[in-house]
Amino acid sequence: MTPDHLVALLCPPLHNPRRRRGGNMAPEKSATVPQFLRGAELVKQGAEARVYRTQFLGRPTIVKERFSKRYRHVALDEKLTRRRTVQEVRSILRCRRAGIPAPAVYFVDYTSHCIFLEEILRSSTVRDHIASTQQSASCTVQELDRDQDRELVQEQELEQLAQQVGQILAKMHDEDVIHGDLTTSNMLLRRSPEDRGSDLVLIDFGLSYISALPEDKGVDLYVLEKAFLSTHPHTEALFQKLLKSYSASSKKSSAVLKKLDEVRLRGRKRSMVG
Ligand SMILES: Nc1ncnc2c1ncn2[C@@H]1O[C@H](COP(=O)(O)OP(=O)(O)OP(=O)(O)O)[C@@H](O)[C@H]1O
Repeated sequence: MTPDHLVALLCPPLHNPRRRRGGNMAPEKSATVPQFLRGAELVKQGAEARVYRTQFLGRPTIVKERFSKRYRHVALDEKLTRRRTVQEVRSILRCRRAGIPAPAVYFVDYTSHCIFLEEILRSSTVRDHIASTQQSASCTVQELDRDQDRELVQEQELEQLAQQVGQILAKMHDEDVIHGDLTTSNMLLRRSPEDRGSDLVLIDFGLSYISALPEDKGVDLYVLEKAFLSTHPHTEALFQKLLKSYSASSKKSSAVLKKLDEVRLRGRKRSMVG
């Protein structure tokens, strides 16, 4: 990001060019790309947001830009987009205050709905990590005894990871933060600089909110369970390890796990009825 980009960001024009005079539909997606993001590397184009990699005040930065939806009324769109941005920032800050690993928030621009986040370097998603571990384990299944040892080590590593996830989610729920979109893609595994270990960082709090209700926490875990088991086949035992660790780490786990059982039952009934 150049100084010109920073000026454009910090001193946006008084007239908001994103709003069409007289019209109430939001403008085209392409018209909304803020000037300061031109030249930034597009990491991901999602349905709700674009994620860019750039530099901000000399630091490696991820910018999450929530764009307008053309089909929504402009005022409603503005309100919803702003609310999601506020929620995401609020939950990240709440997590970080409680020592739950989430990227630092460097800057928020509510005009363009951009959140500037610390880029988690040397990281990969938990999804990719589990998938590659499972793949390498299955490749070696017909090989020698030493490969069986390796497989055991990999299994233990995955169990440790599941325990780590359980602990972090317990801590997050004890802070009454509901993530709203728990998947293994929304957890990053950051390797230490000397490659001596790794720690977990939670990302993508766009659907998060604050709630003390065991029901909301149970649903949060249910969303993760569904995503986990469908993304990573044959991991039922691993997911149980995650829940066990959640249960051991959270002060309020019994009510939450009871709700999780109820939500599962409701889910099963719904799929039986069709
Ligand atoms: N702080 C970060 N540091 C490093 N990479 C990040 C960071 N935030 C996001 N990413 C990368 O960008 C991808 C998309 O980010 P994120 O999940 O926040 O966006 P999204 O559009 O809301 O995604 P989804 O549509 O899956 O909900 C992540 O999977 C990750 O690879």
